[in-house]
Amino acid sequence: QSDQFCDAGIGYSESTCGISSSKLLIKGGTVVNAHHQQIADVYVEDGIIVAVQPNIKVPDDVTLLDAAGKYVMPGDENRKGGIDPHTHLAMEFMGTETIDDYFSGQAAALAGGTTMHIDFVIPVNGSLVAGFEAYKKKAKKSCMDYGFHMAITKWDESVSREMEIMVKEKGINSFKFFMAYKGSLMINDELLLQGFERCKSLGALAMVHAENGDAVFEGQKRMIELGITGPEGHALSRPAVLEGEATARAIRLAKFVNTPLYVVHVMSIDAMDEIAKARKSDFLTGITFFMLQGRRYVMSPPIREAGHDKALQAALSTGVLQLVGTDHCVFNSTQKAFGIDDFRKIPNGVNGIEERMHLVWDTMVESGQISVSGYVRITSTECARIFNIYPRKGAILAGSDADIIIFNPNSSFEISASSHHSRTDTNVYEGRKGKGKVEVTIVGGRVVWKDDELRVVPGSGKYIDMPPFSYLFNGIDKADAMYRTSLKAPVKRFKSKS
Ligand SMILES: NC(=O)NCCC(=O)O
Ligand SMILES: [Zn+2]
Ligand SMILES: [Zn+2]
Repeated sequence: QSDQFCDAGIGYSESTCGISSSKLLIKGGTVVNAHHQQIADVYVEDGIIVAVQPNIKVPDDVTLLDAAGKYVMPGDENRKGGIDPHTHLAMEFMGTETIDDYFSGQAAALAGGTTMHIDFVIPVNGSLVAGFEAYKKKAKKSCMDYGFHMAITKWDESVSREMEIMVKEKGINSFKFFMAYKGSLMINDELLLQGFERCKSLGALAMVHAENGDAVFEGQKRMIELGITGPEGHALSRPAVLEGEATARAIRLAKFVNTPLYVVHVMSIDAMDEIAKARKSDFLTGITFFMLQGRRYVMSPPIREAGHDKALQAALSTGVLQLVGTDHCVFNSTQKAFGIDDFRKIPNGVNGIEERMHLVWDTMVESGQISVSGYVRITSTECARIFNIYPRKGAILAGSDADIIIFNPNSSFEISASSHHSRTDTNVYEGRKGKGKVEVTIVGGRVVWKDDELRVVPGSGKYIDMPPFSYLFNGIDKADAMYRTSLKAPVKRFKSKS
């Protein structure tokens, strides 16, 4: 491994770089998977978990990590650690570019116990292939594994063809459709339908940013006419009802096509209620949750008033919502100030990649809303299953990649821009304290976070291919066949009578 490439440029000194051992024994921790937990040792060789069992005997040259009294959990969805299914690193958006790139954003992730993320590729000049190549280039400095979703921002024959290339040749199995951001990323219902059909035929998951973009545009005009130009205009211009409307519409269109749907960043009771209704008859969703006001907090859909947060947490604990992503999409105060006189120009997005594992623990596990196994499920395993990389990732099992965190439930965390690892100069969770702490992060068998020190190596992260036709597609063929039969049945009866 190329430890000498450790990037001193963003505050990680050469001296902290890459102490790697090819053999590791994590001793005596409680090993947690989504459906099972046991006190056991975890033995790692050359980046792979070799054994998970009590009292493993190893030779002297093995590095020991004591995990007694602590949890040993998957780091990412595919491997073993947290997986963040929703990030935007080095993304050009709203006239600027997110301040965290594939190195700083991933370094922050590792310090917070996330060991894999899935980022959104934005097409270049309408080309998916060009977008993919551009993002592969950006990701060359990766220090942890990553995958891609692809955004679909227009529709024609070449987009349809390129979707196939993405799925069959480039390891992408999900496409995001923006129902908001009128005039830039937004698409209409016709495109949404065509896109859903194409996703279905390719076995790829359709994802939606669900807000009614036309109505948001009107809402923004309304605010400006009323003289409301400050950041409070952002949430006021795009109320929860517009999120509910678009969520309901996307769900119904996906149902019409009979293809699975993933609703990203669910921010309101309105959207969650639609999902809950739909899930009674099947389908799935994703979630990102946050709260608060002010320029730094501007994201879309907006952070809602009190009440939505608790309802979303309850939905997460009962399985209505299935996983937690961050939508990490950060801009510094100078970039946020582009909208100082007009909230419509504030680049949309907030941080979360480093904070997710701690916040979800404190909010969901410490409060008793979810079990420790449930925590692994919503931060790791469910993501691996949905994006079809389980059990290669998302569980601590012999044969899996060694992406592991050691989590101390008796320690504590405090969030501050002065100590976080993102390049942004503010943190939407500033001052937030809670119980639990990611003490060690291991990625590919390397200890990259320990004693509050990062030892990250640019270029060590790998692109993870995600194959199509995840479990979500099971039974779709049968349902389609039954539907066709049901359509033909009355015709036959009619013919036999005549
Ligand atoms: N969410 C947000 O405000 N920014 C990132 C782009 C998106 O996911 O819509
Ligand atoms: Zn979005
Ligand atoms: Zn996003």
